[in-house]
Amino acid sequence: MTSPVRIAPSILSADFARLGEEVRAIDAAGCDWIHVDVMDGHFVPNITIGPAVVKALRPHSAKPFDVHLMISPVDQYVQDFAEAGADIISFHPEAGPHPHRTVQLIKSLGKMAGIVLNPHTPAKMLDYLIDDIDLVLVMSVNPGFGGQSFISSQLRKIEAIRKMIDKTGRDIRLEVDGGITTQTAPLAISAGADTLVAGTATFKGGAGQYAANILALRGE
Ligand SMILES: O=C(CO)[C@H](O)[C@H](O)COP(=O)(O)O
Ligand SMILES: [Fe+2]
Repeated sequence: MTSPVRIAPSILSADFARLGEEVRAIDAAGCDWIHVDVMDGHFVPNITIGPAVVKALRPHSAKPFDVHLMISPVDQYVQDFAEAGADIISFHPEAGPHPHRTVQLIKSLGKMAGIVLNPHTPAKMLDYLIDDIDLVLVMSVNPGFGGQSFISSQLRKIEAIRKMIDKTGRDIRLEVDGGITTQTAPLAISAGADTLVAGTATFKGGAGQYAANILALRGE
């Protein structure tokens, strides 16, 4: 039996004036992880939130906080996010000179470590990291904003990474982020994704729709 796909709503599409309430609503609606997009206005052309907000949101859900760091440099903030309550900390290898050291830092804090690949970043980037990480996050949009369209060339990359992961024999999550809809979710799953980030598609229609939106993304 294949395991059900995990859904990680990106709170980038939530109502920022009511973030705690929104986190409780997606938790109650049956999401698996809470995806938190951290942007610095430097590595990506948008600014969002920092560790203080992660800390404030932490009591609102017991589900894993999946923190996607779009910041450079990254190392000096890892401990702050770990202490704020992140469970999974993912970063872009382009954000610093020593990605393997960043993986070691995240793991030393007892957190799951993820590598994020931008649309132009090849799967090969993972060659000497894959044995030490817990998650690969494939960006199916250029990072920085929600509500963009899925870049279908990433499907080939998801397929290639699925093969790399299976070859390791380790339990590494393959997550896809950006432009996930009820049309693109099945494509990403068929290519080998096991976890889908969905901002726009989860939060559309207001809180009364979140459970139905999540079920639809799972293909149920
Ligand atoms: O990392 C991100 C953007 O950089 C977001 O997680 C992503 O864009 C999700 O938003 P949507 O589902 O609306 O595409
Ligand atoms: Fe993200």
